[in-house]
Amino acid sequence: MPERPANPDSNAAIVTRALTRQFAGIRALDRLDLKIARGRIFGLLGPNGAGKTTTIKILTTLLEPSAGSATVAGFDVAAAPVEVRRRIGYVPQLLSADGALTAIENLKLSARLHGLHGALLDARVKEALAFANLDAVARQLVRTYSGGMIRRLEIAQATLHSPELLFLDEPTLGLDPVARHTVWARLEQLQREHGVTILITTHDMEEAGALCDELAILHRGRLAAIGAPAALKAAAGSGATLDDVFAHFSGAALEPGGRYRDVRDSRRARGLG
Ligand SMILES: Nc1ncnc2c1ncn2[C@@H]1O[C@H](COP(=O)(O)OP(=O)(O)OP(=O)(O)O)[C@@H](O)[C@H]1O
Repeated sequence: MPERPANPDSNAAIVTRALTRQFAGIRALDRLDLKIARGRIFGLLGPNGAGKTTTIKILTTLLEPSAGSATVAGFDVAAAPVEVRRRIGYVPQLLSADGALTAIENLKLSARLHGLHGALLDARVKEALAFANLDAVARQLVRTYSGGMIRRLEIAQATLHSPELLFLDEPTLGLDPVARHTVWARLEQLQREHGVTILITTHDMEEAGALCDELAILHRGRLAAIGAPAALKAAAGSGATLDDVFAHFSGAALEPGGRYRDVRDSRRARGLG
């Protein structure tokens, strides 16, 4: 196992320095500086197009930065992507579980992709089913599951290899309130019992306030604000809500319209939403 490079930010799970991503004609991320302490649940907020998914894609090594740098679990995402990948789990915005397989089959597939095999694989899959509270339906096809059950399965799939960090892009999009709370409970359990650092993106201010220890608001690829939910609200003035904070720093009201529907439709289009 390679040594973690000596790092003045060794208590940080994620550090970005002037992180920048340029697409043709669009600067999706513009000199982002972030430091996220280990063991936190961190929320990345911002209006559509602010750069949240781009940030997650760079931190999970799916996309290269155009300039600047980022370390995850002490490893540089550009110089040591394999070391980063070993230490992270990722639950993307679109469905990652296969509806034509059972929960056990999905979990075994993910476990093999993470390099697990034999007795350890069987033990981890068993633990994962219990963690996701899916024991009773483990042999049913995932396409028969509710959205909340699928999300819990996807989180279990992404944590089979005991990652230090877990990234989730809009983990509760389209879920009903009960399902949302069960997903939050699973994430809090990972933080509490396993010390996992969790980074989520969300448009849901209730989720941001209830689940996250710290929040960053992005606006046009730049960091507009960062802090604990209570501190951000206090700085915005007495009686301010996170919606007020969001509207102030993102320069726009929440956009609960088309984009939510687009994503929900695209989840359904793949047969599982
Ligand atoms: N592959 C790509 N090619 C060109 N432009 C892109 C690409 N990916 C993202 N962008 C652009 O970069 C900007 C940031 O996109 P990103 O998906 O990171 O935003 P976001 O904050 O995640 O938005 P949303 O809340 O809608 O998911 C947007 O203007 C987007 O159109």
